[in-house]
Amino acid sequence: MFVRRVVSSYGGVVTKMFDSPIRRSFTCGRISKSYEEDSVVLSEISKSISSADTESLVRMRNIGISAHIDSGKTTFTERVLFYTGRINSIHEVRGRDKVGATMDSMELEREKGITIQSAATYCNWQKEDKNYHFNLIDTPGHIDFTIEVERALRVLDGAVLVVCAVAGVQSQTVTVDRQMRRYDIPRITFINKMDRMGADPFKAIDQINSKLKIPAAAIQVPIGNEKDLKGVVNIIDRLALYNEGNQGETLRVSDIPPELKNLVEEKRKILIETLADVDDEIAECFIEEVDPTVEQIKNAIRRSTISRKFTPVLMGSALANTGIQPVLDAVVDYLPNPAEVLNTGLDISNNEMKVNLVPSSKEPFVGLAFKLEEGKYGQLTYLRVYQGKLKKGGYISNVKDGKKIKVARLVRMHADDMEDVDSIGAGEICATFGIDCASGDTFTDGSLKYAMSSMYVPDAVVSLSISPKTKDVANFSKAMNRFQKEDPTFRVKFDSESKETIISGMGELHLEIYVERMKREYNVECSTGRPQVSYRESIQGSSSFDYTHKKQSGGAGQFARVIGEMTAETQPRNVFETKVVGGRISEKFLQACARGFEEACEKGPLIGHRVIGVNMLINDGATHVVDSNEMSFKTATQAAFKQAFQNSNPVILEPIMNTAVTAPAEFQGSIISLLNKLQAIIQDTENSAEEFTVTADCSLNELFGFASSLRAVTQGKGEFSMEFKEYQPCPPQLQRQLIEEHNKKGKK
Ligand SMILES: Nc1nc2c(ncn2[C@@H]2O[C@H](COP(=O)(O)OP(=O)(O)OP(=O)(O)O)[C@@H](O)[C@H]2O)c(=O)[nH]1
Repeated sequence: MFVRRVVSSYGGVVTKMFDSPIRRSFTCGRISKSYEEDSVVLSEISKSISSADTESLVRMRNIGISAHIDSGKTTFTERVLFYTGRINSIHEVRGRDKVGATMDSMELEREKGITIQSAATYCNWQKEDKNYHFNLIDTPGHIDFTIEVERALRVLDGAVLVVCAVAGVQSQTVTVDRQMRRYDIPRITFINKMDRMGADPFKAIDQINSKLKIPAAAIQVPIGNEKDLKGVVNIIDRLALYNEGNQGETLRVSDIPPELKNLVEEKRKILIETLADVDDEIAECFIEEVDPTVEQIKNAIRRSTISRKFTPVLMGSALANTGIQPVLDAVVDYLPNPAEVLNTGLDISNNEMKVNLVPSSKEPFVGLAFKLEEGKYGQLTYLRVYQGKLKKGGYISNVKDGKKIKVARLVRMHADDMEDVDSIGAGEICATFGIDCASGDTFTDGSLKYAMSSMYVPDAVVSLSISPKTKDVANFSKAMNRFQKEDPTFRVKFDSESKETIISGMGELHLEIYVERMKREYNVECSTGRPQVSYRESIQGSSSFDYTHKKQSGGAGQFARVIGEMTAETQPRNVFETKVVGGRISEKFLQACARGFEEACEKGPLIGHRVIGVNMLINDGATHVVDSNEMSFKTATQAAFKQAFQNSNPVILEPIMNTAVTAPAEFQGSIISLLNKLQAIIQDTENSAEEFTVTADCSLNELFGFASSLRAVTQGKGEFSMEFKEYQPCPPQLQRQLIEEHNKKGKK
């Protein structure tokens, strides 16, 4: 039998028959399908949902707030909570009152003024005498905490994309856009910071169209600008909305100011034209030259937003309390309720058949644990309920191991506060205590064996050695275990050669935050080594191998012979194949060979970093009747791997980062020369009246210390962000140096 095992870069191993499709990281869930197909299935599903369930689902929205760093997500969310009556007063990010925004509840977040963990909350919004329930997740903007965005988007039905009115579409906006596409998330866009000098919402809209390549059009125009921003005109029903009162809590509706009438008509025309490109009904109106009604426009925006063909753009200023309430109306009007999004699972009791989940309380419970957190009262597990009901005191079962667990406590989260509830229905987000699981586990009532796809976990690119300064090893390991469990992008391993604990993650800031949390939350001060790049090892050629492992002198003998080929894979994954005929190596021993291969891939022969892009085929070998055992075959495979790897033109790969630098235009020259010095490849530059942005590909190795060099050449006015792009072979000289250093370390 031909067997092919794929060791994905996420660490999991998938074994499949040779000619059957290989399971990739996403096999189900909500990954880039056409919404038309979904809507047919959804209309069938809706027939089986009771009218009581439907009534509650249509009033529910699960939304995320995502954006580039510092666009104002947390400030925006604070207003949402205030206007919906969830909190009594507004506190600013890094505000003078030193309280900090509600959703940045971690002490470190408040000090640094950045969001580190996504925070969930809920609120109720009244629209046209109907009450809507929002579950809301505020996510971090910094790329180092990108896993928080991934897991939030995995379980949300829609999002508000916040874009800065001055900076427009920034590097992280593009990343967030990609993440939204990965999970098929419809979004409305809010252009924030309209009170700032140089605010230009229409330029930002052009950038959404051109850079994010999603048709976007304004549904509002601003009244006044910069410091004189007073409100917005809703161009669909041609009404002016003024925020009044101390904190903009009163919304006064009035006629359009005469000086804005032309602009409103011009932008309304653009809105209809853009909709005509993505919606049949508006296209028809457009061809027949009839003005669509307000109802028709709103319906078309809803249809095209939910089908991810369009994003309506609203504008305002969170800090100046302007234009927030219309965004809440737009969430109701244009983002889907849970019954309008198709969610699927795999029935593992039935050959992993794809099954549609039905958001009905009558169905057996299915939920996904998407986030774990150490709370005040023990481990908190965030769950999204996809079908059925979760009841306090009831039992649920983890599909992974079938373990039955009692739901002792059920809560709705409000930042770090919580409210106890007795049950949670389909479509909702909640949290429970005392459930031992990993993030991404699926739970059911025990009658079903459905598994939902997990989220995308990016590879770690930076690592450093860490050790506690004191002898408090117990607390050190406790913290390490907890952080690892909570954050799949944070990895810990013990290097047996250097006898050091190595932590790795998404960037320097990511690791710095954990070192700081260790001190604050566990009272363990640590010393750390210099941040190191997480290299990968691979091959560029191929070779055959014939390796015999033999120890037959005295005691129990060992014998294994493996013959085959090593070749390079085109994808950054590792594949192990066997094609042995005549039973020369038994299936049991071949499985031991597979384990040997997996272990060999974990620690590459060149410098001990993970191997990617290698295919190892064993197509022949020999077994000794008495002396062969699993251990011998595992050892033989590892040795053969090492030998073949060295003979296949081995290379060390280094992470290349997509780097974006923004600074006042006067620093353009110095930034470009700084990037040139780092051997960066400039991809794009963009100039506005005051600012200049350059994007470049640069090796991570060169980027250590970039923050201080940038500060030095821009008088502290430059900002940069970077994101992993790909692995590329490092320069031969660096490869030689790394191997030398590694060998020296090994000899010590
Ligand atoms: N002028 C102006 N400043 C704003 C506005 N909204 C937010 N800010 C400021 O922008 C800074 C960043 O705001 P946050 O709300 O923390 O932004 P964020 O997107 O949540 O930040 P991260 O989660 O760390 O990426 C803070 O200093 C806010 O006061 C706005 O509408 N106008």
